[in-house]
Amino acid sequence: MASLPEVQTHFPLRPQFQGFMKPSGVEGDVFNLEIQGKIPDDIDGTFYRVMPDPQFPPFIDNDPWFNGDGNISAFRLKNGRASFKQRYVRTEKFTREREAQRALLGKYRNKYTDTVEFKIRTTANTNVVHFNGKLLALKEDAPPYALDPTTLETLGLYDFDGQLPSLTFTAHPKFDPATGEMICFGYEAKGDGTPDICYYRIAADGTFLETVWLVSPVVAMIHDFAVTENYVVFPIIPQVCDIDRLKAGGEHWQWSPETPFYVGVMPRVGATADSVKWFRHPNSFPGHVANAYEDAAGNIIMDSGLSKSNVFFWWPDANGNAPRPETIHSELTRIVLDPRSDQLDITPEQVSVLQGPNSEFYRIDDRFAFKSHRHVFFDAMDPSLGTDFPSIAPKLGGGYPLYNSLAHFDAETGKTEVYFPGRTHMVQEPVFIPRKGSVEEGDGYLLALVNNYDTMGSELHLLDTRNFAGEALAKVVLPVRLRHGLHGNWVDAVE
Ligand SMILES: C=Cc1ccc(O)c(OC)c1
Ligand SMILES: [Fe+2]
Repeated sequence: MASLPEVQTHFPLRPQFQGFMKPSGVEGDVFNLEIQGKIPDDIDGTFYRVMPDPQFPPFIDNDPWFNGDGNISAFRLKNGRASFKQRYVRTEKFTREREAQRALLGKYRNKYTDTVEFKIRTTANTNVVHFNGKLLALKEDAPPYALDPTTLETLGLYDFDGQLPSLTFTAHPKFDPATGEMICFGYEAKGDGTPDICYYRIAADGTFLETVWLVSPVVAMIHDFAVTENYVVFPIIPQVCDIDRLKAGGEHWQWSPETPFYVGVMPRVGATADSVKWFRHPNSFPGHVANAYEDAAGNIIMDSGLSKSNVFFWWPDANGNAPRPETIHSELTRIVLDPRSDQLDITPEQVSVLQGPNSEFYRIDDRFAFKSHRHVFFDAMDPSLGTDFPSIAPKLGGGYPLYNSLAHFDAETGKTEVYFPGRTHMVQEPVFIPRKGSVEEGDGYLLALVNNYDTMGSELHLLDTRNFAGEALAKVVLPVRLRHGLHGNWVDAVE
């Protein structure tokens, strides 16, 4: 156990703690937010999202953005009005550090660098989902924390009443729109450095339906995954973990240029340890999944981000090499896999770029999850749109990807429409809200948090998908700055 280093009273002079990324520590409520424009009356629900927001300055050097305490925002939209609530998840880390009035936890996912022994060291900072009447705050290194959806009060670490077999739980569970079933996995599921993957399905009422243990070809990050009607797909990021490096106080992850991009394919129901097939593609970085489905020929179609270089540039390779952040380019890419084939090397013919510009944080109309989808909504970066880079550059802070627009890709027409929020703005992950009474895929609204570097405040922009590239229907102006965050979801009031 590391000895207690000196207390830090200010955040380090590093880009990930400066400018828009300066931690805020804000919790609170705003009962009536300023609205420019009009929120349609058929919108009635809550947008939940989470950001890493360190409560105390870290004592370790160059702590990455991903290690901050999970702070959850809830935007309640109803009767054309908007209110806001924000609370930290009361993790064991958060609570014990608040008591001690200082950082106690060391490096990202390295318990050997902590100053005290934690039972659970998660920050719960990556996603927030609604399941069986609870909000679950998720990070892939631990079980969920459960929260009250109305008050955001932390109920506690949640092991599904003792049913959870895995030490870890993905930040990207998938929901079957027909049954409400939650499909999940954990990797490093038997502890740090273990190759074990635990796959599990949970009925909408919280009952575990099935658990399958399998072994990964490499101990590496499995961040997002894909589900179709009959299969699950595990894309493995070539960021590898080594227990001896952890014990020596090193990083959890190291980029491995020798490691292929593995894609595991397994039956969704009734699999055993040896049902999984590990397909391989040359070294690359799989990003977030938009959706996957099976076509008429029985092939799996998976649409997700794919980058040639290491998107997590703050975890370089063994020689310290990482791409410059400005050079990282992720494309919306379609991979076609035949689950019946034993030809495990993915050929170039199986991979096609749907949408070339640098993009990420893909979302669909979730009512069409696991089925053939037509519409994909996402964050995109197009420098030619007119962003005033010279004026905002000193305020951006660092360590997070920059996207200056929201985009809509139509897989039927192959066309993309773009919404540009403004010359001093960057966007965060959007959510799709269906229009009440409409069953047409993609008919509704897109809602996203937007960083305004002129005001150094946050805004919500609400778009009508029938007029995507036009003016926003409404801009909700927050009196606070919300750091760049990860994921969120829309929960309709009827749920
Ligand atoms: C975006 C991916 C991602 C992957 C792992 C993490 O621990 C994380 O923390 C915020 C984020
Ligand atoms: Fe993610």
